[in-house]
Amino acid sequence: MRDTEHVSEIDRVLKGQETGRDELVSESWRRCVQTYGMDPTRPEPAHIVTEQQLREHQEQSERLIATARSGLRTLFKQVAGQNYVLLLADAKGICVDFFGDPRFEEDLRRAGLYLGSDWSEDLAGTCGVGSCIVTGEAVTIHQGDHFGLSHTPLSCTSAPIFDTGGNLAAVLDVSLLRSPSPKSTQNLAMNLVKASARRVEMANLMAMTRREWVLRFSTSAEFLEVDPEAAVALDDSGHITGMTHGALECLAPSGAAELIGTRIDQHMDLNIDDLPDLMRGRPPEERVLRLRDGRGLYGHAIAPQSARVSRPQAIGALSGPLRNFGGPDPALAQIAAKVDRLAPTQVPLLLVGETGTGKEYLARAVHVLGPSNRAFHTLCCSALRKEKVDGIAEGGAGTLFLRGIEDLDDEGQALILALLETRNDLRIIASARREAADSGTFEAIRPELYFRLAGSVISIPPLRHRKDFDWLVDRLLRRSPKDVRLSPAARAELGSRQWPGNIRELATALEIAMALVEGSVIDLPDLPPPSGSIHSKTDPDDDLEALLDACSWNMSLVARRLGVNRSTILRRMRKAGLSGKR
Ligand SMILES: Nc1ncnc2c1ncn2[C@@H]1O[C@H](COP(=O)(O)OP(=O)(O)OP(=O)(O)O)[C@@H](O)[C@H]1O
Repeated sequence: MRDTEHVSEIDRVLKGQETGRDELVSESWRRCVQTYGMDPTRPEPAHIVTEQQLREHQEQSERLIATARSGLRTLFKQVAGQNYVLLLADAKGICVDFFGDPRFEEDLRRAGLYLGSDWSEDLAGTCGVGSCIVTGEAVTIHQGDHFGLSHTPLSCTSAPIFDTGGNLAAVLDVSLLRSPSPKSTQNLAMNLVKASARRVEMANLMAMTRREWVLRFSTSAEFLEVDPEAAVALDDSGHITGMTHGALECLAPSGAAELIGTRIDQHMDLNIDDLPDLMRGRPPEERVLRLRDGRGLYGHAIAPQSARVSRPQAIGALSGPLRNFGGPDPALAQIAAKVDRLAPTQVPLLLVGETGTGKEYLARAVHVLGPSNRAFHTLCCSALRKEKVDGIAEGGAGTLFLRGIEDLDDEGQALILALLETRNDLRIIASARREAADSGTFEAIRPELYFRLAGSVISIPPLRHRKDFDWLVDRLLRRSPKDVRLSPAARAELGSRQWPGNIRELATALEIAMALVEGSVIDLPDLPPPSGSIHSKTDPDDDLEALLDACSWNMSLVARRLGVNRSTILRRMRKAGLSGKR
């Protein structure tokens, strides 16, 4: 474009005529003339601040520059060989870090693509960094989009970097001294620079909020852990204390601008106690977040780092994935505290409990508490295949979960022993069903294997013995996108059932009820019928004391749970030498 054409186009834009320029550019031109008093015909040399001023700007942005540097280096590699120059400017537009080809140093310096150059719009006119700062948006200012004639050969693509409070902190820019004519040639540069800015914000948020929960989001399960779109930091009460800029788009796309200080449950069906469920222990596709406007996102929670080393006793005070292992029940709290202490060790754990009591859930929690980025391998002992064991033998270090060791036959035992001989970098967690442990099935397991699996044996109580039944019900109800409650009658009915399938059966029953309920209150007709007992125990008195304990020695409740009448309970109590209320 010739200089006279450029100046006359600016003139026409100022007179309100349509010239085909992007509106963002036309607006910036108007600001340059009407607000900053600039003249496009007057050549503006590059503005470079003094060394002392540059040092001051660098110090102010030190932390962010340190975080952004590795992102900048990666981006530079991505555009290597294409003559791009990379700039990091602070919020005032001063270039505080720079990557460029040293062969073109003199040209770059003359063009202002250099450390210390000032690209604020009121000084440099319409330009990538300056317009990005004014609009807060990613922009490409391509050739004749620039206001000043000295800049019109350049093509600059810039994206804003926001700090954790949502304030513009810096601008990442890729520029070319010479570029092809169509602006669309810079679309790829735009995508790269936006993605880099997003990653710098993410790294900055992680570095600044180590003592808080961080919840990351993605619209795709595959990218959730490797390249999430946005994140927020949350304090103990679930208030948002920090964010990446993308969180606004994810949580408030219609422009309800303020996220900081709001509670996460205002935006989605989630509260702080649910975060441990969104940690790495569960597959990403199961970690769905329901937003208040009905949209779904995948979520990945990262526990506060300092809290992991503390050893609190009360279950509610435990951090990370164990926090939701149980509610108000001293027996569960004791288990969680023990597991919390054993988690950082290599002691093999044997989790014993009836089906559906949460053995695998607990194993995954232990895995998440261990070193990050490790595999969770599962071997189902009842259908053990050599190829599967071989796959694990060749796989990465991590946790090996052996489900149902009572089902191991001789061949399976030999395979596992051989695996354990060759791999000492696997944390072993095994599970066994309660009935198997009681009936002495373990005796069929060779001692040299049994003692390698049963370092610490942890017994998980069946649901009917748990005192936190209501807590668990509420927790499972919260998994639904619907806002539903239980009527008192439905809650009492569920509380009186025996639940041979334990938490798994309860979760399914609630899922059915949530699907069937028409309004927001689940009542008796919405509940599926009880499944009946699948283990007819040979001696029901075995469990009686624990069951009485769980029901606060209310004999009618115990009778309902066992499906017998109250006099049967009294008779059994006498037989077992149990009497009166404790
Ligand atoms: N504390 C909990 N909070 C919410 N859901 C839970 C909890 N514990 C277990 N569950 C859910 O209950 C179901 C059964 O849990 P899990 O698979 O861990 O049981 P299990 O004891 O390993 O069963 P099995 O012996 O039959 O393999 C799962 O859907 C799990 O997500």
